[in-house]
Amino acid sequence: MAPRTRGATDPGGQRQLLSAGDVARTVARMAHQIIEKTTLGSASAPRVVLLGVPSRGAPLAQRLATRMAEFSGIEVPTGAVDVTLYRDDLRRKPTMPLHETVVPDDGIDDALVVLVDDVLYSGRTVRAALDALRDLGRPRAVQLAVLVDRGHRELPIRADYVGKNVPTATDEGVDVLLSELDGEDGVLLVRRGEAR
Ligand SMILES: O=P(O)(O)OC[C@H]1O[C@H](OP(=O)(O)OP(=O)(O)O)[C@H](O)[C@@H]1O
Ligand SMILES: O=c1cc[nH]c(=O)[nH]1
Repeated sequence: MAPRTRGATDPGGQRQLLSAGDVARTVARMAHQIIEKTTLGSASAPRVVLLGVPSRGAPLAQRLATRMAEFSGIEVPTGAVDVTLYRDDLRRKPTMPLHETVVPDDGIDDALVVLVDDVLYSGRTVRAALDALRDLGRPRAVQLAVLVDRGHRELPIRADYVGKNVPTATDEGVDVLLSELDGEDGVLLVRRGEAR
């Protein structure tokens, strides 16, 4: 892929919001924030579990856990929660492939679950994730970490940890690229051509 300049819009209508280095720094900052807010490592800290929402929330959760282990010395269990069957638009969309749900060995009962996703938009994916969690156990509390909050919420949902707030128009999209799935890291603002 051609190199991109942050902030510049290319002829295809794409603008780089975060470079690979920015993504790494943002993930590191979020890891510090999660350690601080969950009081990880303190005597009274709850058991913290990171659960990523596929596709890109899952590798993001792994990256956060890696950083948190580096910064705190504590290994935080991670997993993934597939929300596909809990979506409220399931019947409106073409058939969607299922992703794996992976629950850490000790489960999520009484744990502080941090849901991790790449983009927060309408909030409907997070609502579906909360429904999916109900079938996995009863966490003590649930928090939300997103790499990008692009606004336009349709439900009363907010994130506890936000890598970057990006004001967007409804005919724009935010594409998060992660090397695990996309071969490179970055965040792009793209023109989708139609408002949803
Ligand atoms: O707040 P929302 O309006 O629900 O949008 C956010 C969701 O949209 C994207 O997922 P998408 O459904 O495109 O699937 P993907 O993760 O496989 O790209 C993104 O990864 C979030 O999960
Ligand atoms: O722009 C958007 C909206 C929802 N989900 C994304 O990944 N990007």
